[in-house]
Amino acid sequence: MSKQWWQEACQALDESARQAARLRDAQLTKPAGALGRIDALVPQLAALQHREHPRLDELWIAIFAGDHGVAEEGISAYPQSVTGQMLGNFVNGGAAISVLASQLGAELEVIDLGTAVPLPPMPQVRHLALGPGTRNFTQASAMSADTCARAMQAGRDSVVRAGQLRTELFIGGEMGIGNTTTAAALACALMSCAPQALAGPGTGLDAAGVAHKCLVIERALTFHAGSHDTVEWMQRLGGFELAALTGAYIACAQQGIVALVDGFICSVAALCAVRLNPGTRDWLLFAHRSAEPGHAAVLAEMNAQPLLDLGLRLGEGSGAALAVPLLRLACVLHDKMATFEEAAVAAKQS
Ligand SMILES: Cc1cc2ncn([C@H]3O[C@H](COP(=O)(O)O)[C@@H](O)[C@H]3O)c2cc1C
Ligand SMILES: O=C(O)c1cccnc1
Repeated sequence: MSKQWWQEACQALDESARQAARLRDAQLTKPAGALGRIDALVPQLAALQHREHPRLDELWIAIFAGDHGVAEEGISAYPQSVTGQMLGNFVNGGAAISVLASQLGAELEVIDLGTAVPLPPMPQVRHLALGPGTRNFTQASAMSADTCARAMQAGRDSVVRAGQLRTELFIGGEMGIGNTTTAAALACALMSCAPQALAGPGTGLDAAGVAHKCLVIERALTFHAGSHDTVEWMQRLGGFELAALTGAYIACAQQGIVALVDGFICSVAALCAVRLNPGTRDWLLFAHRSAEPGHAAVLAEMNAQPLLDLGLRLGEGSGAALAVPLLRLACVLHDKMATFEEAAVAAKQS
């Protein structure tokens, strides 16, 4: 089979920019390493952006929405109609991510990949309609190979549009009732874990609800048992928005755009991306550890240390948006702090 676009090489990092940023950091008026992990962020961003003084002014947030056939198994605290209804809320400015995007001065793109309840066309939403949601993965493959490829391409297309606006940081968000079940199932398959280790309350299931969710995932894993590659697992378990995010993260790495990964669902998409194209890993920063219990294991699988740990469990890219001020301030400190020489402050002895 010929090479797929997602297997193509990722951009190289600029080690001399990393070194220049490190050298400057060592001259700033603070004890060496005193800003902890903040001190390590700027050299990493410098290597990724190929400049000693990285910038995060131009921000692109893309929300990918899709429904999940597995919702009919009663695995979410909310009805499936919420997915489509939230699309309107995103573009009308009322959703958490809409408020955050506006405050951050970010572009917000909303992509409808296919919802169960038919929606009136919304001019500010990009409707791709890959189908009325995925199929129930306890009984069938969530989607065809062609649909999975189209969803991945939708993610890539968004990154291409972001690149045209000279985006300096890409945030992917997701909306899809039932997608913590999909993400947990996919992570179980990729990491050979039991559902009990990765499934959690999502939007607010009680203990009995989580136990039922684990049984549903177990049934799906039995139905799909066998050895499958990462793309096959994505087709079998879904969902549209996870596949789009996977495509987006790989495209970011191929185009040289830093991606800031949000919560549990986005991190599972990131894991798919890293499995499909290991070079993607360098281009991913992880914003936070969500309250969803499986998130820590997925982060550990990628050796990822998230910036924040606030007990968030929203999705939409909201946790990534909340981490942006921290990253921006790290860049400002690097730009504006005085060196020991400039401030006439004595440097470390010997
Ligand atoms: C009003 C509302 C807004 C949301 N925004 C994101 N999610 C989040 O919750 C869903 C996943 O949880 P589960 O698997 O339990 O259904 C996803 O849509 C996710 O983005 C929301 C959920 C609701 C109800
Ligand atoms: O961590 C997440 O991404 C998450 C958790 C719960 C519900 N929605 C999203």
